[in-house]
Amino acid sequence: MTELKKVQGPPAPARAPARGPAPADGASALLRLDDATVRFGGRAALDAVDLEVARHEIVCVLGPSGSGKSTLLRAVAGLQHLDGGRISLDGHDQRGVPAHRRGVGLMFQDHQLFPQRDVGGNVAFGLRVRGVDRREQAEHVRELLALVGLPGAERRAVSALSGGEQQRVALARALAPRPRLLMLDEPLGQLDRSLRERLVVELRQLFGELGTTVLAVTHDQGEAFALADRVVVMRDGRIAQSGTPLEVWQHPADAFVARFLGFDNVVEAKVAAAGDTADTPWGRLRLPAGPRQGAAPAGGARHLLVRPAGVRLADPSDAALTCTVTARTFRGTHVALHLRPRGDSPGIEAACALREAPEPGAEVGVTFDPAEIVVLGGDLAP
Ligand SMILES: Nc1ncnc2c1ncn2[C@@H]1O[C@H](COP(=O)(O)OP(=O)(O)OP(=O)(O)O)[C@@H](O)[C@H]1O
Repeated sequence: MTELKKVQGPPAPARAPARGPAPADGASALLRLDDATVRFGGRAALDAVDLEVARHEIVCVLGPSGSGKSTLLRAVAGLQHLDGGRISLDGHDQRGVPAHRRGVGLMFQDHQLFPQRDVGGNVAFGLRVRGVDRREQAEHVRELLALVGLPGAERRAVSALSGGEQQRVALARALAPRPRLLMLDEPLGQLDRSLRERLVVELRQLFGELGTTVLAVTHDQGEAFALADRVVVMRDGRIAQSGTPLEVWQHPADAFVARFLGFDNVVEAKVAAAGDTADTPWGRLRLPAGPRQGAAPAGGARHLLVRPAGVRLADPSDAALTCTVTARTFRGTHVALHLRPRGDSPGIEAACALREAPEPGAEVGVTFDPAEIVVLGGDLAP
């Protein structure tokens, strides 16, 4: 999947959303968390979280280490007791329902395949536990292995499989009991990048075909944006933002989310009462007409995000701001330029076409494209 950190635009979805983002509503929500709270010691790992996942929706939970992603999954799976609030599946409160009765499938990052069983034995595990008869088991395993791209692999030893193949077996095993909700914890975490990029596309297609409802946790933005109908960004046990990948990418809720997505050009600014300009450490910038201002008032102290693609290079004599190029980083489709303004204002990242990228040490003028500026919500102390 695309390396999202410091790229210019939103990543293309793995395929056009077949089912649409389907924002959850009470009626169609398969999973619903109300005020869900988990505390360890005095600290809330899950802090009054409200979340809905609609039937057939793929929701990816993103967030830095320790933000509560795994705790959220474990609580839904019934592996973690709630200290407050409620989790409902299909409208039924899950309080007191043990993990194996919740009808959810779990797939962890390290696969946890049974090394002593062959591929077929691993995939059939959940069916055997449920007492499905042998012929039906074999038929179902055959179908699932074909589905995950490993037709005829029943008798292979799991130890002889590559990481990507083991991943597919783990997926087939999680899908076998036809869980109403499939939960993935860092599903592709240990695989190398090119394999992850391929698998994430396949996963999305597969879930689309099966109509699987998915709640996945990852710390990899690229994975989440490529897989999800909806992305949920967590911070300190709370939901910082929830939206389609495009919404979150285009309008990060606040400075925390913007920085988490890899945007470096986030500065404090004073937005004019008219909302048309903002005073920043880089000078007065024009704002886009009718910017999305979130819930906060248009004017006043705010954070601004300037996308690297909106930082334009100019002749130093034609621009109010002059910078020195301190570094160039090749990003495949473009070059990320690191610019140091004169004085002590913060550095700026610019995205520049490969052929036009000036050398480190060059002096350049800088202007800003209002269309690439976002006035962020949230307070000024992220
Ligand atoms: N069993 C536990 N006992 C005590 N504290 C815990 C326990 N499990 C999690 N925590 C704490 O709860 C917070 C959230 O942890 P959690 O594992 O849910 O985060 P995460 O977002 O999944 O992190 P990572 O990306 O590193 O897996 C962390 O501060 C963690 O230290």
